[in-house]
Amino acid sequence: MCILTLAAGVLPAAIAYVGAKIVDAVLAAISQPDSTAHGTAFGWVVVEGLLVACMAATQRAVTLLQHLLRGQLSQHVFEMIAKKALAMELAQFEDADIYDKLVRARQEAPTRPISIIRHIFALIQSVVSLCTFGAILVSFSPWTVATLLLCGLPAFLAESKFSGDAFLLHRWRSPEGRKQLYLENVALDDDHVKEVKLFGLGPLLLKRHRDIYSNLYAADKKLLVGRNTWGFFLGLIGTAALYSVYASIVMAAIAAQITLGQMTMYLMLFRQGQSAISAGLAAVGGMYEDNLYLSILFDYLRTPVKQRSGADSVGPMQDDGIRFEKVSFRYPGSEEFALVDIDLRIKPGESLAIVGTNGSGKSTLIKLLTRLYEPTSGRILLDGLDLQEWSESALRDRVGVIFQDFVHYNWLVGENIGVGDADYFEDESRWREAAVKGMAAPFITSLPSGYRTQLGKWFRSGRQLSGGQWQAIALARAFMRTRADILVLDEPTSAMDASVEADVFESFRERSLGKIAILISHRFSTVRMADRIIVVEGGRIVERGNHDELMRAGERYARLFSIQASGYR
Ligand SMILES: Nc1ncnc2c1ncn2[C@@H]1O[C@H](COP(=O)(O)OP(=O)(O)OP(=O)(O)O)[C@@H](O)[C@H]1O
Repeated sequence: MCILTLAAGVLPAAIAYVGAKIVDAVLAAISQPDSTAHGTAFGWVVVEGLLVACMAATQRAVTLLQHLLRGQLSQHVFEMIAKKALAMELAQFEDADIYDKLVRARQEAPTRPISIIRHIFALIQSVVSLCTFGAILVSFSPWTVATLLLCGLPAFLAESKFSGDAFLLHRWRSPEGRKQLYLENVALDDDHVKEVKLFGLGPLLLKRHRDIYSNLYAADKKLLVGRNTWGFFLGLIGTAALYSVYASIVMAAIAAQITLGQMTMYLMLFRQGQSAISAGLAAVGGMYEDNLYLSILFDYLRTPVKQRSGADSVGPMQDDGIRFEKVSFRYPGSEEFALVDIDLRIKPGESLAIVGTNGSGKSTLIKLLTRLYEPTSGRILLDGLDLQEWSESALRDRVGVIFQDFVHYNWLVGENIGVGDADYFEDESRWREAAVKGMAAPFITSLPSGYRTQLGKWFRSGRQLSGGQWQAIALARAFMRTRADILVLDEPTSAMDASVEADVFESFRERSLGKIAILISHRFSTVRMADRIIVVEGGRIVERGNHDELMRAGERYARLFSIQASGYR
């Protein structure tokens, strides 16, 4: 690109120079018909033809390289963005500022990086062209060069000012743009379409979208009108300059100070010089916007990521199980504690059920246990080793967890199970084993393509599953990780009917013998089967024991159990 850009910068001047030689050779041939001037004129025409061909080849090659580079660059930038995102902690994703940068960096990744390259090279080409034009024009008159540059100055200043304004405008509109994008997602995304239709949200979404658009449009219009009006009037200065220089060149030709060939060359160079200035200005304007993107991209890439310190893969007290020691936790940016002073021991082979009202902190407990967040104070030990000391992969191998909002991947049924263990993602025999354990096998085998049935709406012939069927898939996913000795189910069975849930939990318990099984459920018929139950309220453990003990105690658990049981009588 560098070599081609330099060539593209120099060639126009060379073509203009040869053009002058042609005119002069033609005039010489007319005045001396018998001389060799015919041959000379013909020779210069051939040279110009070759130069024009070179110019065309250069332009083609630049376009080709830009297209090739565009794909490579956008892939590269996408990977940079993705690697950073994968290294970030969950809490950072929940930080609106960081997430905003991530979304914006991703949005423009396919087009903006190549536009940066294009603008830089366009500017270099304009400067090279101007230097070569200047070098030739200066031999006619240094004033011509000075006029060319000076006439470009007002337009340059105006362009800088308006580009600066555009830059500020972009900054200002970014949160508004994000709101607009969200509305577009809600209105058009297949996940939202049911509610949007049934609640008649369409007109409301469109109105909000239009209101934001009108606001942004007014600001855009003001900027564009200013930019173009000033551009036109300042452009007139350029035209006036062109014709004054034109006049002086014509006068010089009449006075025989320069040849006719030189006259055409100088005029061509001056005109092209003005075009080079316009192209350079456009590049500078574009670079302001590129700069905005770069600042967002680099801000995002510079986001500090906490290095997980742990490298250990075994604890000092094997078979010690899990211990929560005075664990308290507050979500980043939140004033209130979601968990307070949690002390809890879960021994290997034990099944533990966690119950509590909505928002009491049950899922948060699991998020800390799976190290998605770090405790604000206190510590969690696995086999006597602080969770923070465990290596990422060792911990991942030990814990299998399914959250209530597990992901419905638009992949094959088998792959939806396979995600439970990325190392065996495509291992069909593992899918089958896990499906049997998760009690999903019967319905999967009744599907037309069995484990190879495509799910979701994104791809052709994708099938829809019921809520309960999806949950069976999610359960099977939990059983993919055969090495895991801690299995956690955070309400993934709520869409199953009560008898199926009870069966599932019974089988879950049998299959997790010798392992730690943790279950969150609002169904007491299932909860009662656990070896031990804890009741969480306002982020604290308020009761613990097995079903019989808690019923005898007659406190919160007994009360909640009776309320639910009376509903079935
Ligand atoms: N990502 C988050 N950022 C800030 N606060 C959160 C976040 N997730 C949960 N909370 C808050 O933490 C508290 C505990 O939430 P948690 O999800 O643990 O409740 P839960 O007991 O699992 O509830 P449910 O039974 O409804 O699933 C709630 O007050 C909730 O608003």
